[in-house]
Amino acid sequence: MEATSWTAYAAVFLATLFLLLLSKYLLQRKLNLPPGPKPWPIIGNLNLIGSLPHRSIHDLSVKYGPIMQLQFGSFPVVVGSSVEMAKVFLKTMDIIFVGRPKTAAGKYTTYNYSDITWSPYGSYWRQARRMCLMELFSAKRVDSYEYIRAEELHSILHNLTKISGKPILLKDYLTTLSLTVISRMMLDELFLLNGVLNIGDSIPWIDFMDLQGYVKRMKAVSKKFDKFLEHVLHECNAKRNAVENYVAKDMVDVLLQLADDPTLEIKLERHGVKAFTQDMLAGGTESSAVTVEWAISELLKKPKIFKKATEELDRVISQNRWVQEKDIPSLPYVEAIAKETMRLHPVAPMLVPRLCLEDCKVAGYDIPKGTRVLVSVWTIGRDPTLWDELEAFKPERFLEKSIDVKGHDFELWPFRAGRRMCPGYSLGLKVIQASLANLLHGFKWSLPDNMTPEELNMEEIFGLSTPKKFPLSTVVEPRLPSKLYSV
Ligand code: HEM
Repeated sequence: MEATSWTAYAAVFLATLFLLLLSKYLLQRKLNLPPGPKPWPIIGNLNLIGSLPHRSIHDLSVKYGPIMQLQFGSFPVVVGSSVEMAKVFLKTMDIIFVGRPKTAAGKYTTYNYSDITWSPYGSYWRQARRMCLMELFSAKRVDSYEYIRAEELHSILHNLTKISGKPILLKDYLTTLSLTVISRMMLDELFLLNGVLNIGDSIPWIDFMDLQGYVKRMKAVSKKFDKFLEHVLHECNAKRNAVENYVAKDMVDVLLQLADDPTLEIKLERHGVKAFTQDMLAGGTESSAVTVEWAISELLKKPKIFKKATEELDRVISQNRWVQEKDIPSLPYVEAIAKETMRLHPVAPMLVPRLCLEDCKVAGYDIPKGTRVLVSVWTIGRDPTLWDELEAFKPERFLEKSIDVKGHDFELWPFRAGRRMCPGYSLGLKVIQASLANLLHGFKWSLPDNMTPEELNMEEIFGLSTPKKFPLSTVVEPRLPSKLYSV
């Protein structure tokens, strides 16, 4: 191509870009939006797509206040970062902020938004939530799986004794609670990709370039996952077809039964069953494994707290049995450790993004339809008006005041609140509390290679689950009678 045509193309491109930015700037000047770094979108965007955007957003919130507007590429993003604002977005005006923006992760890793997490607000998503409430996560169903959780947990506790005295990567054991190593590898990638700030989601006209290479990785992981899910569905169907009047035994059975139901308002297709199963796998493993890994890391840094927890366990449970789910309410200190971990290391520290579905006003500011909304849980967990010694790991604070984590008390809401609140919260909470309690009860923990607690690295990686940057390596030794560990 001749040099002149290149120059002409470049001139047209730059002129279009200029007009686009100018029109956006003028449009925004007309609106009454919250303070914060607004126009000159692309620049505003780039400094946030750093490695720890939740920390950058926290710093901006401290500077600009509890409601501010940012610009991620072509899209305005409103961030709420106080209990008051969280209540507005997720309680009083929840119905307006119940949408999810379209993202590459939703498109490429969840069968074109056919799962629950990335599905847009509408009848498909509402039906999915009804299925969660009535079928998948009803108290009866969750309780009926308690024996599976107990068996799997026991098998880990047994496996841990086999490598007693040698360094282990704790998270491998925690996630193997329900998955094989191969699906674990897929899940790590899936989680990372569902949490990334993909530039193309914010600046759609450069999406095709896939500048960070995320879309390519999303397509690859989703292909691998699809093979795995097809296999799971095939096995389940074979089991169902072999018996007349088969009674659903697990969540995939329930979903396959729902897919056969002719009375459903919207048919649940095969790819929908796969997408929901993937949500259950992803939600059911990574978030709880990461939370328990953070809790043990914090305790390794604070031997006094560790000791208090084991004293409580010895007193309430005694050394001749394991902790069961029904024991948890009698273990307030262990519960407080779980809460303090969720305050300091929240899963999805800025919320899974929501989408504003109609023009509205919040705190006197206009929020136009289509605005993306984040709530910085990270900032609320570090709000000096709510907590003292912000960065200190202090479970005692939860013994002093009773704070519920089920979406009622907005100081701490690991599962968020409102219509889009995590549907698996009761299961997630049980898994976290029971595994944490038994890991503390069953083992003495230490750091490998004479590492001191001060040397233990506590950096995180941004993502949907915000895991540790360096997985925790520890040494465990059994502390209960050996007969308890046998399978
Ligand atoms: C430690 C455990 C868990 C934590 C901390 C957690 C946290 C979250 C958070 C923060 C959200 C986003 C809510 C929002 O947008 O406001 C969410 C959504 C979701 N979670 Fe969980 N979760 C956990 C366990 C689970 C489990 C066990 C499952 C299923 C087996 C699950 C399935 C889901 C699904 C399907 C959604 C999407 C809901 C929707 O968009 O309507 N989660 N979770």
